[in-house]
Amino acid sequence: MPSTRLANLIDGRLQASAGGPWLDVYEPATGAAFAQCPDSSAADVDAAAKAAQQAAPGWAATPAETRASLLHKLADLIEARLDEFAALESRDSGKPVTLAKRLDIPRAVSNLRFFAAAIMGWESESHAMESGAINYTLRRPLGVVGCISPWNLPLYLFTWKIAPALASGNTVVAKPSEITPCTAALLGELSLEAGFPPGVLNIVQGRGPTTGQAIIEHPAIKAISFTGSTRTGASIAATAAPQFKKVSLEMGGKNPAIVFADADLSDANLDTIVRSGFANQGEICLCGSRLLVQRSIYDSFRERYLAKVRELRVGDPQEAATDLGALVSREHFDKVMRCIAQAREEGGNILCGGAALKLEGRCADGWFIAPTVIEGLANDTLTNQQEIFGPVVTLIPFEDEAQAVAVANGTGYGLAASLWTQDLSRAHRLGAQLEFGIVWINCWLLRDLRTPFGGSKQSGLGREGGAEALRFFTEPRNICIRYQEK
Ligand SMILES: NC(=O)C1=CN([C@@H]2O[C@H](COP(=O)(O)OP(=O)(O)OC[C@H]3O[C@@H](n4cnc5c(N)ncnc54)[C@H](O)[C@@H]3O)[C@@H](O)[C@H]2O)C=CC1
Ligand SMILES: O=C(O)/C=C/C=C(\O)C(=O)O
Repeated sequence: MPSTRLANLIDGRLQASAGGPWLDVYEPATGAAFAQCPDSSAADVDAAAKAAQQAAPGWAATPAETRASLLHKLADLIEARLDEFAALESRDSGKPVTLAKRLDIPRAVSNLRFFAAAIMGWESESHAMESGAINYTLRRPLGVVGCISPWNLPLYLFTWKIAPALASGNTVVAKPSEITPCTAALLGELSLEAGFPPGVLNIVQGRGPTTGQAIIEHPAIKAISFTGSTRTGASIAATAAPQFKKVSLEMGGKNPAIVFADADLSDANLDTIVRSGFANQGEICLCGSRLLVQRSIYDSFRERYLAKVRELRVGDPQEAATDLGALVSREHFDKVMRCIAQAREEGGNILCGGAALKLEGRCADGWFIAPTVIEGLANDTLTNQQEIFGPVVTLIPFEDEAQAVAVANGTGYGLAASLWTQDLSRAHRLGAQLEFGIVWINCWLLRDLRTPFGGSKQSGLGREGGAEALRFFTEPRNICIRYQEK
């Protein structure tokens, strides 16, 4: 049995669950359990919500400067232990440690710093009336809010939620994924060192149907910020609606990457197109899993693209040369393998990959899948409609702009699209026509934290990022003052 047991953070104390069972936490690269986390009960969530409720008036009245400086302090403490956080994130999720060090942990630090700065620069509106009155808007924190994050970018998305919630004066009950609970637990310990008052940040570990559901149902929790699957998002929305809780839902995607014949297909750009499909083993909701290529360059593009995909090194996440690590869990590995089998059944032609990879040595029992590229499937096949969330990309040829837009938009999801063209007019035209919350032109995952982030259709409800997140976590109150008799 693993000896490391993660604690909950409730009311400023690290503590075990009041009776919930322990869950094994696995290292995907080896398939072995290395820690345990509690499957916290409704009683744990209730204790966290009560602590948060008690802390809420004091935290809301705390000057923004103080809230911001605590967030900066937490960011500094994480940054000072960057290597430790990156190693832990990699071990817990299967992602390459180089990626955790370059992307996940620095972004978590940036999230905290960004919202610490954003709250200091945030303005509320005023509206003057010619009749002799002025309105101004107060933005009050909601009180206690719930933040539920997934396993693919564990600390990155956990901080993306708690930072704006805390900055805008809310107290928080947060739950990371039970599949990757470790870095959030370490952040919890550092939040005590940073000096957050008891009850302001509570972290309750556990599974979705137990701990997560108790958070959604708790009457003291006024809003839920969630990232994860569309199915879970729908269930959260259904539970929250009759209680009139605010929800922000960031869910799945089936994103198109569209390559026109006039694109600048430099080596660097081709690398980005490959990365957009396979970064983090394809386990990013923004990954371009449908690669649409204009017919006139299809054959030559396919050869260059496949050559690059074949060069990707799947290996031990601890090794610096590894491009793709292990899939996050046995269950997810099985799901992605089933999707590949389904693509074959649908008549897909596997151009590369298409199989699990057996590594040697310490990773012999890990959950690795070769980067897989498939062609020959119509856009309305299950393979091209369902989110796979793994290292699997399909190639789809198109004739012209109209067809590219129709195929790109022909999905129930609406999260992100990327577009490769040197025609500026086309870029603007398609930017307006593509039904996605984010459209990247000649780039992918280029993030400015001030921009609205999120999707439409089955990809999401609401937007995160910048002022959108601060608006979500606050309630506007209009004050109208008449200063002149009519
Ligand atoms: N960002 C994204 O778009 C993500 C998409 N996915 C997709 O979802 C599929 C399934 O992955 P899962 O881990 O099962 O995702 P999930 O949506 O079940 O899990 C995400 C988070 O929600 C929590 N959760 C689950 N059920 C809940 C409930 N009833 N109430 C409250 N919280 C709940 C989980 O514990 C976790 O913290 C993946 O194969 C992938 O396709 C998964 C993770 C992230
Ligand atoms: O905010 C970002 O930069 C990325 C967010 C990614 C997700 O929400 C995801 O993969 O689930």
